[in-house]
Amino acid sequence: MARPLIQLALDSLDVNQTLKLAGLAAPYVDIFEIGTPCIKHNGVSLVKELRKKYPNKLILVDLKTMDAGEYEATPFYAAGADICTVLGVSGLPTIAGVIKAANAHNAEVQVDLINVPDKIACARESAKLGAHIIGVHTGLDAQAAGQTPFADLQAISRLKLPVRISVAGGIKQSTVQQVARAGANIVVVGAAIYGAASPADAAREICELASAA
Ligand SMILES: O=C([C@H](O)CO)[C@H](O)[C@H](O)COP(=O)(O)O
Repeated sequence: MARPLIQLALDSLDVNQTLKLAGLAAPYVDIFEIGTPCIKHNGVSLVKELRKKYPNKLILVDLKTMDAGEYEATPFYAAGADICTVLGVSGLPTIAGVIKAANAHNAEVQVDLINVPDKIACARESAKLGAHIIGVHTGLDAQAAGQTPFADLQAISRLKLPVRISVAGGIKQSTVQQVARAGANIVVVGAAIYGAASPADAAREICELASAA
């Protein structure tokens, strides 16, 4: 089994810190995620900057789009995003709009199941629409309230949909192998890398653990 891709969540608002962290972790991660707070603060110019600096990395822009799917996502794909996210709770017309924008740019869409009441139905419908990735996600606030993504990951993985599965929500060294074995194709890591004393060492450890899962 191929190791899951490692996605680094760049969640700082500060561009210099973001670029510094990206540089430190670059040898060990496959996808740079421009996190939602970061993209709201810095906008499309940061996508262009990262694209120029890292032509061979995948870039995910965590738009968490809620409405106007095609209109909102189009400039981010045009700027070089490989993947944009849309919220599952936005509804099928919005998801379809982002898929249309992605297809026009030969790129991909991730549907984020954060706070979706019926995650199974949403994942099935999104896959039917042509979404490429389903994101099982326990957000930062839900994590603070003690929630984890593990049970949802197992439930979505069991569906065997023709999509890749991404998992996010406090993943760290001690849980990366668990989520890889549970069927995650993409493992998102934020705080466990950017909050570490050595982000480069933490990214390397996570990459090595994922490879050995
Ligand atoms: O998507 C995220 C969150 O909603 C803020 O935008 C995080 O980037 C994601 O949860 C990964 O970060 P960690 O949970 O700290 O690993």
